[in-house]
Amino acid sequence: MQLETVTVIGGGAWGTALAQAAAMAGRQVRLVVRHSAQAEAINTSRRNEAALPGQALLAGVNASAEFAGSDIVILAVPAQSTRTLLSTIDPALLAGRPVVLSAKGLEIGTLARQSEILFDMAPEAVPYVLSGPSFAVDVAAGRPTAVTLAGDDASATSDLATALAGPSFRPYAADDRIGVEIAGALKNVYALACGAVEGAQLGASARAALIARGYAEMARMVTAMGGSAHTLTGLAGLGDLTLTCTSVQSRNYQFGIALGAGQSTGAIIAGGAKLAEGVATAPVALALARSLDVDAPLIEAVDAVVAGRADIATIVAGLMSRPLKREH
Ligand SMILES: NC(=O)C1=CN([C@@H]2O[C@H](COP(=O)(O)OP(=O)(O)OC[C@H]3O[C@@H](n4cnc5c(N)ncnc54)[C@H](OP(=O)(O)O)[C@@H]3O)[C@@H](O)[C@H]2O)C=CC1
Ligand SMILES: O=C(CO)COP(=O)(O)O
Repeated sequence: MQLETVTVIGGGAWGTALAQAAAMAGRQVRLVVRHSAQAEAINTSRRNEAALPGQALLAGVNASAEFAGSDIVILAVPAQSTRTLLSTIDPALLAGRPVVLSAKGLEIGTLARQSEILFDMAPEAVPYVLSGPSFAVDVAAGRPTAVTLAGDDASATSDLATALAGPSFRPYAADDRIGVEIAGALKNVYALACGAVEGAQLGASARAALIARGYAEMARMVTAMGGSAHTLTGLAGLGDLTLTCTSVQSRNYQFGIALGAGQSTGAIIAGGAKLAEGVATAPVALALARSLDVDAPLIEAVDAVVAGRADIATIVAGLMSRPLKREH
């Protein structure tokens, strides 16, 4: 299959970074943004200043407000916008094409993973999931980054990974779409929790415990959903959990710090917080855990804090007084 041209839909930080990565890989890239004035500004200045301030874009990236189809399509809008975005695209333009899902979240209302949304809206598209430890600023600047690219056909996934790989962007091919999608969505929920630990000054030991117990909870969720816990040993699991749960660069971690400092979700959002996917995903993950009968005390705790039903001190006391149990 021809894998020369790439369309990235989503003019935010991640869409712009992935467009840049694909251009570094030698592909001809169209970056689809919402407004034509935005596209013109990007093409003239060779920057997407609102999304990635100061980052020059390679000549291979051209912005447009129109989607016209290409060999590879990458979706990079927030998880809650994917369905709306797809409703504006003729599914015939995606039929038989690799469509790479790069948003990290579960859909409110339907509890759907990104590839389930794609299946609803464009059933003949070929789904791939890209996830892993990768801040947009690092990818766009050409700093070394490795991610997981999961698809159903091993050979086609390897070909796609090769088409997107560049000197500083290294996709590892994998086959567990479910595991990768759940890992990407849940790490944002645990990043909120770890940020809250920092904001409430509960200490580095508590944060490390949260990461380890979050990993265990994630494994229960992935297994219950039909994915493989083994996937979590890789970039999309351990890799992204480590990055997002320890770095103040993470928007989810930053949001968590504000929660831990006692601010409400409404106040943080009203204060202009950047996108933190874990806020929308926490209640969805909780509903999913309950529907699957998975024990998920950390997701439950984050949901309660995000929704303003409990303060951090009460949550910590509750978690620490759970009955003692065997670790595995
Ligand atoms: N930033 C990062 O480092 C990484 C992000 N991701 C994931 O990528 C996804 C997107 O994040 P990111 O790019 O950082 O977020 P941003 O907030 O930077 O950008 C989101 C972009 O999506 C656009 N958008 C929203 N809804 C629609 C729609 N219906 N149609 C067209 N465009 C739309 C927004 O346009 P407008 O501004 O006009 O609303 C905006 O340009 C998230 O799921 C995130 O978890 C994954 C890895 C790394
Ligand atoms: O997913 C990311 C890095 O892998 C980005 O994390 P944040 O959305 O929390 O900034």
